[in-house]
Amino acid sequence: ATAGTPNGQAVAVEAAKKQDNKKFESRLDEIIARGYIVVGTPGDYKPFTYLNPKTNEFEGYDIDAMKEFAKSLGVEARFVQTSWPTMMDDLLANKFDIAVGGVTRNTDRQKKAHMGDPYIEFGKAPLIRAQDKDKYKSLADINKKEVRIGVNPGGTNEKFVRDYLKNATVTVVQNNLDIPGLVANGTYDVMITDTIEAMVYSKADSRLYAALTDKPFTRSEKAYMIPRGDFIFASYLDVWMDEMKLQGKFDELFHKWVK
Ligand SMILES: O=C(O)C(=O)C[C@]1(C(=O)O)C=C[C@@H](O)C=C1
Repeated sequence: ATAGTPNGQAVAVEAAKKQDNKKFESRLDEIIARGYIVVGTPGDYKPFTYLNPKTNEFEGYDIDAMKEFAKSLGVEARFVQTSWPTMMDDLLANKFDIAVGGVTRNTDRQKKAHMGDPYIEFGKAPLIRAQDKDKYKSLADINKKEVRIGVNPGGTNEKFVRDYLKNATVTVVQNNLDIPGLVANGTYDVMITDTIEAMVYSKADSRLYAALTDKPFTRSEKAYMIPRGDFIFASYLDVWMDEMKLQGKFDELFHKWVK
């Protein structure tokens, strides 16, 4: 059938309807209509995101926050795994609606996506062995050839190490969750990471010490990341976050996962 014949028209209407179904004014409406939100997270960064191998479920501060976000939308939260090197591409390829898991809010990311309002502040600091407490007290103490650093690829830890610790011996460790243990057992001397993570690991393992957490090398904030150009979805995220803050829900999450 050609266009103009009854059959041709029916085909065109069907096609238009299909397109109509797919076209929402905002991702916000699309998520509500589909009944679930897809959350992308690496699952390798405690206390924000952790894929528990025993249960095969994601856990953590940002996982709980996203369950609250989904609840506010009246939808289910579905979590999918991404990685630090691929997180941005995966978000831009529409593999999920939002990226979470201790994601640093910065201008690099804001050039390609939209970083929501911040919810927690931190800095980059060294996680070292407790016995080396007096050895590493400054960046200069770490920026030496004999200092072995294990670093997660693709995130701001690696960027910091590449920019400021050019003299140190740097090894990229594919599984971020392995690095604290490799510092504790002497394979590496230093993990450069976020103060929050360093504190969580030093509390869990007496062989480890979170150095310089009171005067970290950098200061940044964490935020949730969504595709750019969707003002309606971005505003919703901001309003939800304000409510979470005012209701003390982020404080509760801090006490549950960090303190
Ligand atoms: O990329 C970021 O924004 C992060 O803060 C994530 C990042 C990293 O920098 O590699 C931070 C700490 C964790 O140890 C793992 C991932």
